Amino acid sequence: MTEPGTERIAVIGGGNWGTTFAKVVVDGGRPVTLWARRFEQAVEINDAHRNTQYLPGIDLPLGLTANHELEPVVTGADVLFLSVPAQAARERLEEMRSMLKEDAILVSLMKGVERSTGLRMSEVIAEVSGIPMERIAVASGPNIAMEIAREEPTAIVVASESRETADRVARIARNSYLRSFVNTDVVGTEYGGVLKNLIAIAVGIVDGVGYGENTKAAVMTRGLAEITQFALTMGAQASTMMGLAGLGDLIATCESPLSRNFTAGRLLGQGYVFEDVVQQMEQTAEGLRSVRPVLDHAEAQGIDMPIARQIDAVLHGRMKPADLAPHLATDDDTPRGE
Ligand SMILES: NC(=O)c1ccc[n+]([C@@H]2O[C@H](COP(=O)([O-])OP(=O)(O)OC[C@H]3O[C@@H](n4cnc5c(N)ncnc54)[C@H](O)[C@@H]3O)[C@@H](O)[C@H]2O)c1
Ligand SMILES: O=P(O)(O)OC[C@H](O)CO
Repeated sequence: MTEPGTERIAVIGGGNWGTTFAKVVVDGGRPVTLWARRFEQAVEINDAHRNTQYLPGIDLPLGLTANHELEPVVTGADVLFLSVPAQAARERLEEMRSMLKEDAILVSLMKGVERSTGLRMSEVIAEVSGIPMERIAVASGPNIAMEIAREEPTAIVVASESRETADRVARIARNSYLRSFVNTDVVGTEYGGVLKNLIAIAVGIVDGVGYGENTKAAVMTRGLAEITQFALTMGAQASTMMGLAGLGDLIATCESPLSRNFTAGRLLGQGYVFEDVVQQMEQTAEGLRSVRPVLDHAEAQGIDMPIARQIDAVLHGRMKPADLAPHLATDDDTPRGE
């Protein structure tokens, strides 16, 4: 295993988050090679130190170089951060598998679940790469990419079943504007990032309909209760859901007009149908594809997720967006505790 502090670092995915995250690592003092899907994008990053499509106006550091070919980026890399849409992760990992160093560490930056299997990204990584869970990590938290690219301070949580791996990754993923915390609750850290996207869609829907702050606060608060119950049943720790990866990210995503999940929800609330929303979104809104697999898990575990169910109904045209919030009050008229 390469000495800590000397690892070769790669980021797979040159979108909004992959590029920002690569900048974070370089600004922390470590060079990064980034795999960008398009040739022109790699050229722009190398020559102009910009990624105009995803980070307009942001100057990228010189220590960030890009390549549109996967092999030179993956081969020899000690720590690889994955930041492609969750539905594309399996295919990219299959391509990467034979190129990976024997002792490579893989870190998911993604906040979706695989729709066809319901698996979390760390589970997909383990299944496809064969890498043991002790060398897999996930990183999550209130991390709106554009704010971080502007070097506005925030924090991230790195989780791995191995505390040593989490520490090692956290030392790479930090700088003067990003503070890293660690834990060993992979399930909670990963589900925090996935589930807050669903609530951000719901908050976006009620915002798009025109409801005000009370309604949004009610959806966020009941949403937190709902996703916490789900995550705990799936094996998460309560403290994780109350931390940066749970509550912290929920607040950031539900409140930010930069959030793609919130934006997708707002478009639904304004009356656009699912297909139109997908077409209008130029970047990945993971929550749209995670609702169904989360509900499948919930149904299998006997967990009621009224907000997630209503998002699913809006997405499939079974419920008017304006009815989402009122249903919070009318679904069940038996007085009960929060
Ligand atoms: N943007 C953020 O603020 C942010 C923050 C934290 C986590 N994330 C998570 O990071 C992941 C990536 O999001 P993003 O914001 O970078 O998305 P994005 O839409 O900005 O970029 C996605 C990137 O993946 C590439 N891509 C698309 N389809 C692909 C495929 N089939 N194979 C390989 N590459 C493909 C695109 O070319 C693009 O470079 C998501 O899971 C998201 O939830 C995003
Ligand atoms: O733009 P969103 O909705 O994908 O959210 C981005 C990050 O997950 C916020 O932490």
